[in-house]
Amino acid sequence: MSAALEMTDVAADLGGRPVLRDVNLRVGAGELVALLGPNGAGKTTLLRAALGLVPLRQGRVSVAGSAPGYVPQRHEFTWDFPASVEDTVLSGLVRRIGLFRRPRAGHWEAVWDALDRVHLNELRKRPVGELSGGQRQRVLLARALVLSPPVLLLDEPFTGLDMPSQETLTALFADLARDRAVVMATHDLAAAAYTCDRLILLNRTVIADGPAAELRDPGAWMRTFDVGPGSHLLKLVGA
Ligand SMILES: Nc1ncnc2c1ncn2[C@@H]1O[C@H](COP(=O)(O)OP(=O)(O)OP(=O)(O)O)[C@@H](O)[C@H]1O
Repeated sequence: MSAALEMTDVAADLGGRPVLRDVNLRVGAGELVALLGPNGAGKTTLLRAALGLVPLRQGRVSVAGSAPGYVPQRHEFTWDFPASVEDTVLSGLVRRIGLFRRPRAGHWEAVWDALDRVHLNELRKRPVGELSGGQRQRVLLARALVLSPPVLLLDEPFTGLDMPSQETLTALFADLARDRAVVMATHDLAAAAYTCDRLILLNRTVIADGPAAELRDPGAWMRTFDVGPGSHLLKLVGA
């Protein structure tokens, strides 16, 4: 399998403190992979390292295409400005169009294609501030998809969403992963286990990596989440 995203011996520091060390992973096109770990494990830092936004102290990152598509956590995005859904998605093309240039017909077609993929074309004229959490998450997804990236990185896409919205999203992620690599950081163990081809357990480094059904070693889950043998987590994941 040729990797769409590969990290080799990656170490990264933030604020002078080590956050990631000896991170090795490969994700190929066609794979949907979850990044699991406790608060502060370094999941966001790993995604930001893949985007080239965090300097590496050591190691290498290689990514297919010009840049990964990135879907930030919903609360990191400003929703209370008067932009429509299609304008927000168009902002994903700003590097290609140029900041003060007018978008051309082809740019709008890319926006509407991306909105089609996330089933939001009917809402394209709506102000983003009027959308529900699930719809906002799909706007961010479309915004990442306008450049057709071969690698898509998602940071906690399920937070605060109800079950139907989560199921809409997981079906979309599976569809998007058919021809690209999709990596999502999540705290939703059930959604990850049901929908992802592989789970990567991360706590500053990769502790285990494999299909959910094969991650049965309780020690790996205990080390990742820093819990004891009596933790409910182990029952939940069947370890
Ligand atoms: N800008 C920063 N400067 C210094 N330390 C930082 C900075 N950003 C994050 N950190 C630290 O790096 C560590 C990893 O943070 P990161 O956000 O990558 O974890 P995470 O696994 O995404 O956590 P969460 O599940 O809470 O989102 C934490 O200890 C955090 O305090």
